[in-house]
Amino acid sequence: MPFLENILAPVSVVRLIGPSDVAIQGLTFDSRQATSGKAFFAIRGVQADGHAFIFKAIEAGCSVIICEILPEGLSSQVTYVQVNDSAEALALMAAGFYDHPSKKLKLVGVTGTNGKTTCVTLLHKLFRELGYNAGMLSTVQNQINETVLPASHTTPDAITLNALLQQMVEAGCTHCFMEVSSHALVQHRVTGLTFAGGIFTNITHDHLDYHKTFDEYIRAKKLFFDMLPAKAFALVNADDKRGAVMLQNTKASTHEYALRKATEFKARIVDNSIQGLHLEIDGNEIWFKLIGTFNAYNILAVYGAAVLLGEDTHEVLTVLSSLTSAAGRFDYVVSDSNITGIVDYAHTPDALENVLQTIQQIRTPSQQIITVVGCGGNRDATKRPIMADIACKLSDRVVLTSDNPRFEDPQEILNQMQQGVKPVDFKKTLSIVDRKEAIKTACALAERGDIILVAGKGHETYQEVKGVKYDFDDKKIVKTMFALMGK
Ligand SMILES: CC(=O)N[C@H]1[C@@H](OP(=O)(O)OP(=O)(O)OC[C@H]2O[C@@H](n3ccc(=O)[nH]c3=O)[C@H](O)[C@@H]2O)O[C@H](CO)[C@@H](O)[C@@H]1O[C@H](C)C(=O)N[C@@H](C)C(=O)N[C@H](CCC(=O)O)C(=O)O
Ligand SMILES: Nc1ncnc2c1ncn2[C@@H]1O[C@H](COP(=O)(O)OP(=O)(O)OP(=O)(O)O)[C@@H](O)[C@H]1O
Ligand SMILES: N[C@H](CCC[C@H](N)C(=O)O)C(=O)O
Ligand SMILES: [Mg+2]
Repeated sequence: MPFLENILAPVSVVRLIGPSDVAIQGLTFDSRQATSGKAFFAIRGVQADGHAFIFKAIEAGCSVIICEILPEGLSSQVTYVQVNDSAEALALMAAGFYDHPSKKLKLVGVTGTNGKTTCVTLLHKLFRELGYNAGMLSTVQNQINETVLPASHTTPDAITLNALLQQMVEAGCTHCFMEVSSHALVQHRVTGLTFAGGIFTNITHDHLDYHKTFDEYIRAKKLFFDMLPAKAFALVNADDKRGAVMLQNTKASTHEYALRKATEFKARIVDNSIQGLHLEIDGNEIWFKLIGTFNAYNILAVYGAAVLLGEDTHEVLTVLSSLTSAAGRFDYVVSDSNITGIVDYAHTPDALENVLQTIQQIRTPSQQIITVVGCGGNRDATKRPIMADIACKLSDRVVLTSDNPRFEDPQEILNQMQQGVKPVDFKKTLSIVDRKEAIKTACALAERGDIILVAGKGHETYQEVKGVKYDFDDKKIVKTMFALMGK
């Protein structure tokens, strides 16, 4: 059990009141989790200010308080550490508390608007196949070798994160592949970690509810490359115009991948069909099971990272060619009457456009595309009309519906989506609030050979309404509807 003075060193302390040789039994930033002997971090959040809960934390037995503003009426039983940024202090001290597990692994982070889960899942599967013990932290799930642990965030909070990395070290893992979200970067969830490499996939419209402007969103992503150490690699998509921006101030060695530009890691698409991708990489022609141009980028990112981690190019390509994508990413079923139902986690304008363009490329002229799509509540509202417009532009029929309404009125979200539907597309568009009914309608509309895309929820097995998660699984519903309708 570490003492406060052992883990305080990297933190710039404004004022220390009380002894520093106190044993710390645990860390928490939530007074509801506070117990005897823990250190409580008062963090200013979006909904609340943790400083309001300092007294509750002390009542629950916390003996150390880390805060930005000292409370009135200090207790002589407690050590107070005043800092400039409690979230930063939390991350630095969490790394120390768990004895710096990120230094004992090759930790690779992936950031970008789309493709993070796909890349970390492929990297994890690849390194497992190559014989390594490896961990993964992703939106879908966390993994220590083959042991699956549930994930509540794309990037966990600094305490959970360091605890998971420590468990990976104890399980003998040599590598960990993790998603680094823009929220995590701004909130210091990954501060104090030692990365062996960082990957940038792309940056397009999302999360403007949180970051306010696109420039702020870019700045958040760039924080990741600015924090990489000199020994690490920074690998970016050079076809994205922000790829170069990410590399501007990094100390890490810089590397690029691309389909269009001439770069260190480069591929050419020979063929792109529902069977997969046929790529030429470094003079090798290879078939991959993954579908769509966007996955050619993901394959290149994973290939580049594996090579930069010292793996053999041929071995990497051989294993990669056998891998399938993460759950809920271009996940499809084909009915008895040859209707294809695709479930995909496209929940941003760019992802939706990419997945629909891929479907356009692989369909024959007689196959209709029927898209079912909604947008999440209490998240970026500006993407709603844009996503509806993209769905209409690239589909023959569209059923607008709900995603996770959370605490918003689902009809209001639908109204906002409808604002993006152009008059010319009114005839092809339906709006059905109930997602199950919407999927049922799409299945009823589908004729032999047609393609249904159910976008936005991918792997999710629930629908979140007013704080309650109800069972809901797009893929299961599509299958059930095909069976019920005898399609
Ligand atoms: C907007 C956002 O990111 N919020 C995250 C943030 O919470 P917050 O700042 O809103 O917390 P708050 O409710 O204002 O409370 C402030 C402080 O008071 C404390 N508190 C509060 C109440 C109380 O009784 N006692 C108490 O001590 C809280 O523990 C907190 O420390 O910090 C929390 C702890 O790390 C996160 O759980 C929480 O994620 C919320 C649930 C969330 O939905 N986040 C999403 C948007 C998110 O992070 N998404 C990204 C993925 C994005 C992508 O797709 O790229 C992710 O990495 O998952
Ligand atoms: N490289 C890519 N470029 C653009 N779109 C992509 C790319 N990879 C995947 N997509 C699309 O984005 C969707 C989400 O992919 P993925 O889950 O890998 O992204 P993510 O970055 O992890 O998303 P999140 O921010 O929700 O964690 C996929 O279902 C697909 O439609
Ligand atoms: N990681 C994404 C998840 C979006 C998934 C979508 N189904 C929704 O609920 O909006 C986010 O936090 O924006
Ligand atoms: Mg993800």
